[in-house]
Amino acid sequence: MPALTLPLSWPGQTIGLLGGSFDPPHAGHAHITREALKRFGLDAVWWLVSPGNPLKAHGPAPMAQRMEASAQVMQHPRVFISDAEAQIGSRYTAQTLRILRAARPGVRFVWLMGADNLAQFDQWQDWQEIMETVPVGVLARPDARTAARGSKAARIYAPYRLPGRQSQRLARLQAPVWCFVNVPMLAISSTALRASGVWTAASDG
Ligand SMILES: Nc1ncnc2c1ncn2[C@@H]1O[C@H](COP(=O)(O)OP(=O)(O)OP(=O)(O)O)[C@@H](O)[C@H]1O
Ligand SMILES: O=C(O)c1ccc[n+]([C@@H]2O[C@H](COP(=O)([O-])O)[C@@H](O)[C@H]2O)c1
Repeated sequence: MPALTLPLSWPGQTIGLLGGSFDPPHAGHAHITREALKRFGLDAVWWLVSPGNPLKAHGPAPMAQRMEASAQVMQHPRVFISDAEAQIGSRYTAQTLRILRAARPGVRFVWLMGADNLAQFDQWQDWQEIMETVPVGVLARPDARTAARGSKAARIYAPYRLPGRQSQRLARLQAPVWCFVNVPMLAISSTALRASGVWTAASDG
């Protein structure tokens, strides 16, 4: 594989990875990113704009359109929008993490996700490998907290849950470790934005 073009990083840096379809990106993504920086004490967050979620039947809008919109929605000196998964040719988080950790040894990556994704996390490819190799930070999302708390992943990894009040330690701990933070919630979704017609896929993808 040719060398990856990634945002600047250095050993010991704590970087949250927010993978997403971002189809379209919205204020909810920006909100949880700012909360993750604060609550998990992260040095930076990278948005990993997905080539396409393997569990979603319909492909998203073209990568370039979603990358450009993401850069408009999320403007912060410590947040970077990355097409690393397109470069790698990966739609699977476990595979992406393997490659990023090899490419950036010593960086302390944290996988970030909304509570809705924890609820179906056990359907992801090699999800237990993800849990065993990187700390996971979960952010509250409207209507998803109960399902997340009762999920298979939450049950199996219950002994490794870091209390929310200790969230600042997450990035420095050795996996498996995960932390659910009860941040203020924004009821916004890409699904609702697509339905409202404010976002349509460009035809060249
Ligand atoms: N309003 C929100 N609150 C908390 N987490 C969110 C919110 N919106 C998105 N996320 C999280 O951001 C990540 C990327 O989400 P995604 O790009 O799929 O947006 P979405 O609004 O969930 O899209 P869709 O409605 O198409 O499923 C996921 O981990 C998701 O849980
Ligand atoms: O690895 C998997 O099997 C897998 C299954 C479903 C979702 N994901 C990842 O989860 C992230 C959130 O996806 P989405 O579509 O909910 O924004 C994104 O990075 C996806 O690639 C990953």
